[in-house]
Amino acid sequence: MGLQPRCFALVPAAGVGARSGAAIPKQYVPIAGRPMLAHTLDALARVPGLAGTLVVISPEDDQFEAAVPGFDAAWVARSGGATRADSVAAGLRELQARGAQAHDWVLVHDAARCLLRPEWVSRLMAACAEDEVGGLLALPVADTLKHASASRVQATVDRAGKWAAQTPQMFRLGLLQPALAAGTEGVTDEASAVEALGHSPLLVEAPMENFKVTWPADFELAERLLRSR
Ligand SMILES: Nc1ccn([C@@H]2O[C@H](COP(=O)(O)OP(=O)(O)OP(=O)(O)O)[C@@H](O)[C@H]2O)c(=O)n1
Ligand SMILES: C[C@](O)(CO)[C@H](O)COP(=O)(O)O
Repeated sequence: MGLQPRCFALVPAAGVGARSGAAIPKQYVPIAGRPMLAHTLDALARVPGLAGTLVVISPEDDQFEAAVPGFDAAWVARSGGATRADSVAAGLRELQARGAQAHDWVLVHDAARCLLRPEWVSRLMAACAEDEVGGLLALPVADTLKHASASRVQATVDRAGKWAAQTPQMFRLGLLQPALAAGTEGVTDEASAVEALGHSPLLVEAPMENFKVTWPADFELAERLLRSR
């Protein structure tokens, strides 16, 4: 076992993209001439210091090879689960089977955040390298927040101290694996699983541009931004 921790990226890409309104899983929808997932993996490939990037896809996926031709098949796991947390947990098991150690870092990054820039990832890696817990990219909330029911405001929520979580989220394998094993009910990101164990992940500010393509209109915005680069 090497003493120097390595850093692996893990990309959950086993979702169906129900909210996107697309006819195919959103990670394969072409944006600026290439499937969304290809942009995401390109950005990660340009991050200095990553030991490898594992993509977790659905066992039924028949589009990955055509979407990302030439991607090393050794780094593809066909073990995606019913929820994002299940897919991430499956990816962690695959990384472990490929030799990742408890002290190694894992950066989990949504396939759907295809606007990622390598320098944001490097900033997160530098900020977390000596941290006891790990952390995530996030953006302080700028808007006034409303709690609603049936499209009518029930209350205005104090936005002070509130951040919108993004990815990558970076934790050691030896912390993230037991955190997810403790239960994935209601766990929508890695940080919340780690928080449930009593830890306080580090927030590293990132731009709004690192948004998650979720709704139909997001594709056009992502296309404009990618073409403007
Ligand atoms: N069972 C799942 C669900 C989601 N994801 C991945 O987790 C990331 C963030 O999830 P989200 O944006 O919610 O994607 P979907 O679940 O596909 O979208 P929706 O909730 O609209 O169906 C995506 O890259 C998605 O492919 C996954 O690997 N396995
Ligand atoms: C991980 C995440 O992108 C942080 O904002 C988000 O929680 C994923 O949520 P989703 O419901 O799977 O889109």
